[in-house]
Amino acid sequence: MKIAIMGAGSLGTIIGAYLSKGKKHVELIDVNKEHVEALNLSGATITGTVEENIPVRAITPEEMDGNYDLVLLLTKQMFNQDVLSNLQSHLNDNSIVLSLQNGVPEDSLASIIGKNRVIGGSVEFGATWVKPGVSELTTTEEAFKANAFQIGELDGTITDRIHQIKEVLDLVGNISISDNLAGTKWAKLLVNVAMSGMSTALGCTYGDVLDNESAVTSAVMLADETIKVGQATGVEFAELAGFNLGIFNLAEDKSNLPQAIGFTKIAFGPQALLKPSMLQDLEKQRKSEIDYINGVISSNGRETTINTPFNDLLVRLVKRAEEEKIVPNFEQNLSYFKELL
Ligand SMILES: NC(=O)C1=CN([C@@H]2O[C@H](COP(=O)(O)OP(=O)(O)OC[C@H]3O[C@@H](n4cnc5c(N)ncnc54)[C@H](OP(=O)(O)O)[C@@H]3O)[C@@H](O)[C@H]2O)C=CC1
Ligand SMILES: CC(C)(CO)C(=O)C(=O)O
Repeated sequence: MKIAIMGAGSLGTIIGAYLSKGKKHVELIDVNKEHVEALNLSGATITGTVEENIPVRAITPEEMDGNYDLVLLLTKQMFNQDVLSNLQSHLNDNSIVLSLQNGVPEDSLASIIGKNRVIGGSVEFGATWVKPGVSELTTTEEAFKANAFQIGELDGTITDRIHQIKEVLDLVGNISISDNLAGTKWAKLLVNVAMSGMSTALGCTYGDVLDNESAVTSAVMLADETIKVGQATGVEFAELAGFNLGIFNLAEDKSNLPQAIGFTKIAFGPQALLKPSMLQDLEKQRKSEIDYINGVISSNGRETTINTPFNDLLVRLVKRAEEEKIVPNFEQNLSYFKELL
């Protein structure tokens, strides 16, 4: 099986390294030439909660040759159209593209390369690109190995190919197969909307959000909007690490808000040091995936006539930071959320 890691950035460097260590025929593909050179010359270095150096083969997209059986899509969603157009001529009828991107890109991917070629997944660990050749694992090794990804077919059927891909990805960490991919992707989306969204809008870590009552309450309001919009579009939310996310479905009188806040502090406390990939993009003065995370709740909210004031505000604040090329100021942006509460 010939495997491509399309986008060997924060996550791709680590995933590509572990698949290479497992002696798979894998190519790490990235536009960053300096990174590609460093990977080939010195191997992929993983720092953070583990320290490893693993020899890998890396190439730029222009160097792609022949067809891939499995492509792990690990570029950011805003580049999907370009990345897939480039990839098309390296796919055959049986090639599989597994999107591990946050958000819910699967339908859009299927419209470009065909439904039968797409499967989806959610990544349950965090990583930060450090410098050419080096990426940092930001989740504990134990949590990463125990629960690395969930993957599934678009229609939830459990197929032979899903089992085959699980076997390959088990080289990275433990993989679960989902029979409810939409529910799995929306459960991860909820985490990204609430915790990653709030951390990005305030320019801080998960821990800073949890430590501030207005910030953590706003994160719960973002989660509540996600549940209501998701359910209105027919999503049955999957459990997240054994937790039922229904706790975020706030009653009209908000009587269950304290329980939802308490749950948030307990569930995300162990990830206090996490800095979301969207905030990493703002720090690099780049556009983030905000349109594909909180923006999905706002746009689906408009279609289902559900009000999403917290997500709408958050999208505006992050887009402003993108335009001004700044990292958001905690106190200043928190004041806008306080006005909404
Ligand atoms: N980082 C994390 O902790 C997590 C990320 N995710 C998701 O995984 C996906 C990848 O995230 P992440 O690893 O952080 O992203 P990164 O930006 O770190 O990595 C993407 C890599 O792809 C490269 N790239 C850009 N355009 C192309 C192209 N046309 N062809 C090939 N390579 C290209 C980028 O190069 P350059 O930088 O030079 O543009 C970069 O090295 C995102 O959808 C994110 O939401 C999910 C869970 C956790
Ligand atoms: C690792 C995690 C959950 C942190 O927000 C993530 O998905 C991201 O950074 O995009």
